[in-house]
Amino acid sequence: MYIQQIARQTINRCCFSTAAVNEGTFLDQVMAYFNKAAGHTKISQDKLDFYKSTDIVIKFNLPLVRDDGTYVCVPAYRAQHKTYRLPTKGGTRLSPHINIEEVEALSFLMTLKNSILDLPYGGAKGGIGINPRKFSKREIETLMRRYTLELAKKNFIGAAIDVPGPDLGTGEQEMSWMKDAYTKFKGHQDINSVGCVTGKAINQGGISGRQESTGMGIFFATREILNDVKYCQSVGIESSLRGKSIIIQGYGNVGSFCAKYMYDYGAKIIGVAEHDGSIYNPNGINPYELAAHKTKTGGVKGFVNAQKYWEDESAIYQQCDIFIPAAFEKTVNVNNADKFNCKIIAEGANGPTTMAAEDKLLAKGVIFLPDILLNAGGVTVSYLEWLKNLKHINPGRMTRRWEEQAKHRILEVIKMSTGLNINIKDSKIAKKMLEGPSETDLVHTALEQSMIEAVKNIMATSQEYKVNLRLAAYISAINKLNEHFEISGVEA
Ligand SMILES: NC(=O)C1=CN([C@@H]2O[C@H](COP(=O)(O)OP(=O)(O)OC[C@H]3O[C@@H](n4cnc5c(N)ncnc54)[C@H](OP(=O)(O)O)[C@@H]3O)[C@@H](O)[C@H]2O)C=CC1
Ligand SMILES: O=C(O)CCC(=O)C(=O)O
Repeated sequence: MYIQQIARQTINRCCFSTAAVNEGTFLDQVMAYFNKAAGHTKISQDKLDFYKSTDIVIKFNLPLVRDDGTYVCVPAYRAQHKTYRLPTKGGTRLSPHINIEEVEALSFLMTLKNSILDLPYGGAKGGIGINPRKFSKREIETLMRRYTLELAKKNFIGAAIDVPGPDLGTGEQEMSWMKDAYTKFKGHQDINSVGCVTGKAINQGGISGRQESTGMGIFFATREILNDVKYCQSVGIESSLRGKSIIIQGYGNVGSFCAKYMYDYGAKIIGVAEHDGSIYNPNGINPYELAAHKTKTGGVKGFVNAQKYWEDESAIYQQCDIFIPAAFEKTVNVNNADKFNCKIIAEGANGPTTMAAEDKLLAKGVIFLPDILLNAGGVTVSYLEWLKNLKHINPGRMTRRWEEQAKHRILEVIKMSTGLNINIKDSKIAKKMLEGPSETDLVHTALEQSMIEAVKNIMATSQEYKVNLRLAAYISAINKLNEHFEISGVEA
């Protein structure tokens, strides 16, 4: 068929940055974490090798006529790491650094992440090899539509096959173009065609709450871990997220929402690094003002409420309680590990820490909150969006009015039996109490519950195996994969 399956051995091994060359590729890093964690389980090597391997990865080229009339050929990728649960699920990125090994590594992380959150998906990841800042809106739309068409022709996309979501460099607009291209191509044959991607705009079948979900999930998970007083004592950090100073790298979707929720809760954002430099203010940066500044100017440079501005990433090395990498992989690597001055690294990005850097920082007592747990809120809400699309109805639409009426009836019974005269009209709290849940209410509370449960499970695994949270997250995911295949078998 059209599918071009590429053996890993033939891959041109390309690294993300020179800083990371000595440490192998991103895929090598993910494998290394997996192997280290697997060493704590009793699973045989042959099975582990199977769990590690990528089922399918494709690369193809997208032709584009640029706005100036020149022709270019843009590389595009999709990896489906494990197809044991269908559909496969994971983001779509626009990045000049993307290559086969990167999408393999990221799809591997998705298998583990989906497993930790008990989402019924195998892992996938893909994208297009461009720097979106150097392409016009028309050019990006053309590429997104052609990418979708090529995936559809190869049977690589669909609500039951593989469901891309947003990732680095993509958001509601790109996901909406993908949905539109797919439904125009296949909608007449596929009643669930709108569920072919998640992260769409709400008027295109998206769900309220997906946009903020990854940042919000990082907030919920970090808050829960830091509320565990016993855990914090055992690793030598002060409990509670309130009052903690925070530095963030990457003020895009993940970084900016995470900053807002942490700030609203009482943490202090003191530094932010972006593509155009980094800013610092020990007295605190208002994340809402910074988001408005970035929307207006495209970066952090010129933000008036900063005490310091550097042309490079210097802010990320300043002293703080929590550093949140929320841009790309290998931010914390063996070459710069010694420069970090934080107590906790809360991984918003996928794969931001290399193993050699982690070893150095663990020796100094730095605590890592691992990516596959922390940033899983995005795919969790994507799951809710996918369910909404399959059900063809907004969450709460059938029940909201009924719930409101039921609450009013209960209130009437309370009033009658107690003689209490509760005046609902004048009380905001009472009015809210009697409302049925909106879609946003349902999504936010489902996300909070999912993140709390995932944190509890990983904390319990960490205690059981006497390992740190990263190893616990990997062990938990590996054990779940193993339990699945023990029952299902692996052959056709
Ligand atoms: N979106 C999601 O739902 C999820 C994302 N993730 C991960 O989170 C990370 C960020 O993704 P997301 O927020 O969606 O991506 P975005 O593209 O929305 O944000 C990335 C941000 O990083 C900025 N950036 C670019 N270069 C640098 C640099 N050298 N230093 C600092 N910042 C820089 C970008 O600036 P500019 O745009 O101006 O180039 C952008 O603001 C990725 O690792 C992704 O895989 C993980 C789970 C889910
Ligand atoms: O929602 C999705 O499917 C994308 C999630 C993702 O790419 C990630 O968690 O890294």
